[in-house]
Amino acid sequence: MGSVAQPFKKPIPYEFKDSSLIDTRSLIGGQWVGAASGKTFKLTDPEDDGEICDIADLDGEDTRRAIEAASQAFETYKLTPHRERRWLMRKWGDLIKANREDLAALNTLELGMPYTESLAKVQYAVDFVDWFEGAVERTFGETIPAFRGSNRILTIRQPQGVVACITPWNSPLAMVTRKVGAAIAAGNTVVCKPAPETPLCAIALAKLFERAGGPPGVFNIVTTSPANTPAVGHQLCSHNAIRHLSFTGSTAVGKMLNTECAKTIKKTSLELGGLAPFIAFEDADVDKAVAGLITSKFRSSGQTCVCANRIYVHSSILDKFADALSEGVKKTFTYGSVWDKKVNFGPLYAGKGIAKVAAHLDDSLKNGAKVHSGGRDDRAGPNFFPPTVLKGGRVGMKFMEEETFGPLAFLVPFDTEEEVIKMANTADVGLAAYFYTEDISRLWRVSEALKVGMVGVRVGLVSAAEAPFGGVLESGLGREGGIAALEEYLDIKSITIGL
Ligand SMILES: NC(=O)c1ccc[n+]([C@@H]2O[C@H](COP(=O)([O-])OP(=O)(O)OC[C@H]3O[C@@H](n4cnc5c(N)ncnc54)[C@H](O)[C@@H]3O)[C@@H](O)[C@H]2O)c1
Ligand SMILES: N[C@@H](CC=O)C(=O)O
Repeated sequence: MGSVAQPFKKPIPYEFKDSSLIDTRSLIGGQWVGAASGKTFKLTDPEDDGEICDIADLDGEDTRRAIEAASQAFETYKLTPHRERRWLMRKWGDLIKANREDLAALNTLELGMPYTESLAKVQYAVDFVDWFEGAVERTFGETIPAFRGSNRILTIRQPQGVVACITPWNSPLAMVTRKVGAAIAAGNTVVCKPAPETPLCAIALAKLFERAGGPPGVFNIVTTSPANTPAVGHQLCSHNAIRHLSFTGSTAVGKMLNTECAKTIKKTSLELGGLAPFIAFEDADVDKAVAGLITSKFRSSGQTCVCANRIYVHSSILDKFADALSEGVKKTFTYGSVWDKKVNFGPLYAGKGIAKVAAHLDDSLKNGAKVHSGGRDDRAGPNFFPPTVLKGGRVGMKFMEEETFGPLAFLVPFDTEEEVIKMANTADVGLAAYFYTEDISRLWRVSEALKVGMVGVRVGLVSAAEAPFGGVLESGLGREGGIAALEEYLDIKSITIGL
């Protein structure tokens, strides 16, 4: 990638093929607008903390306008034939694919993710659009035998109205397509509030949606700073026209928004935090288990809600496992500029990520854990933390109770299946879990026993557009993707007909 003419305040080593995808404004009712107050906030690059650009800082009042535009658009959009919505999804998906490099560059710029990994994220994002395209025409109703012989009962599925989509910084493309795509495919209109850290990807996706022929007001974007976020959130949770809030983010914020939405009885889909257990049983194929753990633990530098957090390794294979993991990490990852195509491990998202990782590391070391490989090293940038393997993890340490959201692999020994299931199931959250065994009976037993929404058996990646994604307990409510992808965004209406 050569040096370039710059659309941003800081130079980046990438030349956009279509710089009209870049915008710093919000989208309300088909108009690209700034905040009515004229305010903006600064967007910074997590790789070096450099300033990228100023983004429109919308407030509660601007958000109300976006909700009203979406509400008005719903009145006509809800009548769009299913096949037309299918074509819209197809066109949007095709445009995302055609602009994959620019979208990957935006993902790299605002998230600090290596460019090669960002390309894979564009694919993951468009997988949802493709999946919803296939689902649009299959939102069937049923006919139901009635107790009263003279009646006939049938059901239809109808869009709900305006859906608020609040997305996190750690997945700026796929979390938008997973929520907005499903809601719109089902016939709803949307107000999307991307994370203040990563608005450019959401904006570019909305531009492509417009180009695909998406009608004005169907997909609205409200960009906002952390300071204005509570006011925007309040408007999204309290306005009567919003009938569904779809949120991905932390459990603490999810609980708060859910409480606020209860006052106007909104449906909520909540994809919240995890604390994923990863179990390597004594009969595991160690090489495969290590490869799976590297994927699960270190994907996005450890910053996903489904990353392994509590890694239980049978005592009989612990030393071999730790050595193989350290060796695997060394062979797998290359560090350097996130724009270098050979680099596949990037920085953490800024200061708050580093602080949490450092706190978990210090707490474990103070309580007897030992670094097996890696450890603090900021030579590749102020927000860089290398993949680190630790032995001696145990109950009571911070990482056993809260997500590290970073690349620390704490290995915790165990001796029996019963003991490890009990430890895995002690958390208040239950999103994903992974385990490795070669025993078919154990495969079923353990899959059924784990209190989570998603289990990976002999795989380190469970995220896919075709698989239902979501958690149990305090990891959230509802499922995204999968066969019932659009169900989440449709209401069932029964119609009883007397003959
Ligand atoms: N289950 C999932 O699918 C999933 C996916 C990604 C991230 N996460 C979780 O998200 C967390 C990391 O993201 P984060 O720190 O940005 O989470 P966060 O909850 O602080 O932020 C998520 C989103 O909520 C918004 N937000 C925050 N306060 C709000 C308020 N008062 N009103 C309205 N919106 C508000 C943020 O601006 C952002 O858009 C981790 O705990 C991770 O596990 C979960
Ligand atoms: N983006 C992640 C989820 C949360 O971080 C995924 O879909 O796997």
